[in-house]
Amino acid sequence: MAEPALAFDGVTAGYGAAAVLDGISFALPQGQSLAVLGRNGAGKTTLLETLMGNTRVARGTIRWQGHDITALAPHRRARAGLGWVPQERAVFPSLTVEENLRVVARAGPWNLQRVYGFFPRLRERRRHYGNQLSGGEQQMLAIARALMTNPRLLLLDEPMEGLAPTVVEELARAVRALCEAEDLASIVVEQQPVLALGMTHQAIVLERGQVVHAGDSRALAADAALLERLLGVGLTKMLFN
Ligand SMILES: Nc1ncnc2c1ncn2[C@@H]1O[C@H](COP(=O)(O)OP(=O)(O)OP(=O)(O)O)[C@@H](O)[C@H]1O
Repeated sequence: MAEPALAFDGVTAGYGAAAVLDGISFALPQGQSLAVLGRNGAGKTTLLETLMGNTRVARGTIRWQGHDITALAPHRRARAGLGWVPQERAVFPSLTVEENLRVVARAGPWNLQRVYGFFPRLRERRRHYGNQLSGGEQQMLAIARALMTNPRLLLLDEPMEGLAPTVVEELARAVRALCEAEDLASIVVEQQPVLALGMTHQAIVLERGQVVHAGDSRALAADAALLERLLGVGLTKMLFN
């Protein structure tokens, strides 16, 4: 079988002496997208932090494109193609949209034209300053900036959080298209399971730092009883989404 893009094997990790992740294993095939789901405090953000090298790994290995990166320093992981869009958006307020994008650009398939293709609204706003953007536009810019660094794996931590429903729709369309991009793998941490499952190929559900479910996103989205059991997603929430 082909080497997965990313594989966690029995990873136990946390902050200081306390373990938050407890024996996490999963594999993400090349070019595919993964939803990381779980209730508050389940360890979703910690999983991303661990992938970026910001936690202490006590046991297990993390492999990226066939290389063991468990002990690699965070800046070297970024250089190896891991692109992180933090939960708090990191946009330069005194630069225009286009300057924000150009300043982080690295050579590769993602350039201004391709990024604007995914986010037409950013093309329209390209001369606006970072501090003149709405929350949704800032989030689009944060994702677009990560793309301009030409990552091979894009990590998105709750990209829709706190945004108005109309922007969520536009952003969700763009993220879904990114998740389909064959030259990019993506991991989406998202509080709204139905939304996340609708944009990804694979899903894992965490509970108290352990993987309690792993499988196809579409199959999980179609199984209301399982969703309810794993995440307490009631009918109201399903209808709302
Ligand atoms: N910097 C930190 N230092 C110590 N403990 C932390 C730190 N960050 C998170 N934790 C703890 O790790 C556990 C998992 O938190 P984490 O943020 O990974 O969960 P989450 O699933 O992303 O939650 P949420 O959906 O609420 O964002 C929690 O018990 C939290 O208190």
